[in-house]
Amino acid sequence: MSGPHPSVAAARNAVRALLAELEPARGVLVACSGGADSLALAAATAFVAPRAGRAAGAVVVDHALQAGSAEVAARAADQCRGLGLEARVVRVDVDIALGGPEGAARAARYAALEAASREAGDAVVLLGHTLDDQAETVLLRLARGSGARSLAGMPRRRGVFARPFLHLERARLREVVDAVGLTPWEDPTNAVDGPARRADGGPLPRSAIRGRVLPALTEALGPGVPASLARSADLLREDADALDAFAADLLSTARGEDGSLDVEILAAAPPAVRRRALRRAALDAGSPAGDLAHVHVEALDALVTGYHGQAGVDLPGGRRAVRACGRLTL
Ligand SMILES: Nc1ncnc2c1ncn2[C@@H]1O[C@H](COP(=O)(O)OP(=O)(O)OP(=O)(O)O)[C@@H](O)[C@H]1O
Repeated sequence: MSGPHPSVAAARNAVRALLAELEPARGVLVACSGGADSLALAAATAFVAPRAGRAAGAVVVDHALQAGSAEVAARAADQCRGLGLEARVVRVDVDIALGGPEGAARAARYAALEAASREAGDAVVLLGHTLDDQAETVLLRLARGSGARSLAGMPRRRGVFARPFLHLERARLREVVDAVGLTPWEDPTNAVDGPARRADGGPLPRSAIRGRVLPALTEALGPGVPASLARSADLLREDADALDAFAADLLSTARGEDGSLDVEILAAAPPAVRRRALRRAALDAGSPAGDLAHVHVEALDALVTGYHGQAGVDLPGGRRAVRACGRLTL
């Protein structure tokens, strides 16, 4: 008897490895868009979870932003049910005034998935991100000028979310859905020539990276480019973790009983560690992470190393940093 298709076996092994990391009684929910990657994830999970004694279900989020989205969601849920997963569709209200349609849809989707996890007794939500998604993320962030933490890409696990397919290529997951006989939905917004455009008429950044940049890099440098980019992300994640740990140490050494920071101690630290410590201090003081930008950290750093009597620095969230008597107060 022949075994499963090699890509089906690889997908199952990936899910099996992830389940083995979880607490014994914890269930899982597949976040399924109906696309090839998350349908492959549903298929692998439906096979592996019952054999590993885990409860497994699926959640499809309907963003209700495109005509026909309810049908796409219903179809994805039906395919998950056909695999043996209990599946439900959650319709969300996306406020596109918040961060544009893509960002607002993502925020609404993650909030809905977290709520579904809570309702399922803190189940782990499995996402279908692939090695190619990781490579695209790294390239996008590189092009925007990011630091190590951001170039570290998407983590395998964070909070209730897990990404068991981060080391598998998208092409392999396409083979999985073909082998299992599922019909994935092709999102037109993913196509580089698709209808979704930037304000200046160009393709959306991720679509351009996916449809033009990575294929060109792969043609020029060889087929290993996405895997190399993903490896860079893994290496940078280790670096960023180490730098964050040094920054936390620096902050606790520099902090006095009143919470203010000793400027001399900060100034003696390497810039990469000091800037991380200053960013952490601003977050601790209540500046929201999403609004705290590079310019704010630079301005805080100037209070430490380039002080010439300048006034304080205004930070997001109505906070203000001032320097007085060799101490920084946020
Ligand atoms: N509408 C949705 N409902 C539930 N989960 C979703 C939805 N959209 C995305 N996800 C989850 O997030 C992951 C990554 O989403 P992304 O938008 O990058 O992928 P996609 O292009 O929609 O399709 P695919 O399902 O092929 O990954 C998906 O694999 C899936 O696990």
